[in-house]
Amino acid sequence: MNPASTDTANGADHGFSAQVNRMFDTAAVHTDHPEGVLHQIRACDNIVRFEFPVKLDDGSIEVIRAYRAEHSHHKKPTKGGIRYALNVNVDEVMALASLMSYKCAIVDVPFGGAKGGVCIDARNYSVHELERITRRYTFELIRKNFIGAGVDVPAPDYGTGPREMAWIMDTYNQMTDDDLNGLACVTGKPVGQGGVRGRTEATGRGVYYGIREACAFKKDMKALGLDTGTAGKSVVVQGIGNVGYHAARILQDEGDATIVGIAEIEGAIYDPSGLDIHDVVAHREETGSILDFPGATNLEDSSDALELECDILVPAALEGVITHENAPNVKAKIIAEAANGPVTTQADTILTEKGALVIPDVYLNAGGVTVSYFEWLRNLSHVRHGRMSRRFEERNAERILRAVDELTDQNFDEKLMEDLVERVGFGASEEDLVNSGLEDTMAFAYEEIRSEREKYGVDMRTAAFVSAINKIAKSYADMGIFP
Ligand SMILES: NC(=O)c1ccc[n+]([C@@H]2O[C@H](COP(=O)([O-])OP(=O)(O)OC[C@H]3O[C@@H](n4cnc5c(N)ncnc54)[C@H](O)[C@@H]3O)[C@@H](O)[C@H]2O)c1
Repeated sequence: MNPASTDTANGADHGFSAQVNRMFDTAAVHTDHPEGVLHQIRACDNIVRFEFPVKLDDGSIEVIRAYRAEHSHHKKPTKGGIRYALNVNVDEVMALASLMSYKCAIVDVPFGGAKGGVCIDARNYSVHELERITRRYTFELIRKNFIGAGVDVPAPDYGTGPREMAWIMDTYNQMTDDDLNGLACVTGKPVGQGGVRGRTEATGRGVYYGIREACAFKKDMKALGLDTGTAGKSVVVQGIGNVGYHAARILQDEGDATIVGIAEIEGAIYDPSGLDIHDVVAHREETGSILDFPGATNLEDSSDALELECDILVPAALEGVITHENAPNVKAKIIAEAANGPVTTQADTILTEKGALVIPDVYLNAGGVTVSYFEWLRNLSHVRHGRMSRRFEERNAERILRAVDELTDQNFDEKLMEDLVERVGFGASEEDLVNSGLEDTMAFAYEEIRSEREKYGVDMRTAAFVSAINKIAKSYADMGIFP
């Protein structure tokens, strides 16, 4: 069962969608949009549930259940990942699709929200079986008009990655006549198949930028009893898949933070003197487990890691892991929601009352969709981006230096030219461009949410929802309601 739906103290219904809607309602109080518009923003526009047969390697046939929800068509296409997990259900995809709509609005990415899910544990299938499942799922989406560059554009999520996105793209291109825009029917593809450099790590990198922004504010850090900056802060990460691994790696390598705890499906490890994320991943590859990492203490119950002593807790696995039961024991001062919905609404209240800073998912993991937007734009425009040659960079630098020379008394020389090439970053790689676009986006959105928080005296999540609601409501105000 979806753990988020089990947080039912006081007999209340706390399904994942109900929780997201409650967050929405809490924020809507601080806006003045007509009730009907608020209702339309909250509603899930379109959803399909289907089942299809797949032939397994041993010749047997398994029937697989799958979903795709398009939450909001106020902007098209809709956009959102595809999750492969056993506990996928209609409530979960609707909740995740709605979070995508709000997320896109927060970072000003002009998409509506969507989400897909296939009820499988990907670890139980061979690569050939996964390919057949992915292709058949895509075929069903095509038949139901739930995929296309201007319609609905999937991306990776829990249990899927660039490999699955390439299969989706290929199936779409084999089955449709959309020759011009076929590449843009899905994002998160391998770089050789129309993907952009930096997309794989984009969500984790965005998580780092978001945490860095939060840690930069003196007043907020003082209230938490912490110094500003990420350097030296102790971090516990739950889940070192795509999002968690890259977030941990960049927090360690670029943010100089110390990873003291790591939780995975097989258990957790703790070392207050620091765990090198690269070494832990190498150890897991070699032994099949993060447990028994040299110098670290094993925690047999993986969820105990959520209660470890640390400055920053990064839940990066699934929803509903911090509930009213364990929230009182969470010691972290900053809870950085890398996963979608890791903190239930009841737990959120407990953490906020304890004075912790919760950086909400709806902002913090928006790096993936931000860079997906760059990929989609690149696919539609059919532009190539590669690093410019060193000679080209030097010629550019030379031209600029000669111009500077003419305007000032400075003498043009080789050393100055080299400095300029390095500093200005001529011929910046695609990855540099992607990362700086992502960095700006995350910093700008944080500032926006923080100012809503100050304005209304609310927490960061409510402020993020206020920002999303206002932007989507403006869309409806501008375009009107059809017919
Ligand atoms: N991939 C993206 O670009 C993206 C974008 C936005 C949000 N997200 C969200 O981030 C979360 C993780 O997604 P991902 O793409 O990294 O998935 P992933 O499949 O790459 O990694 C998830 C990891 O969590 C681990 N895990 C599962 N249950 C666990 C548990 N109980 N304790 C500890 N570890 C556990 C898995 O073993 C796996 O290594 C999801 O909530 C997803 O919706 C992902």
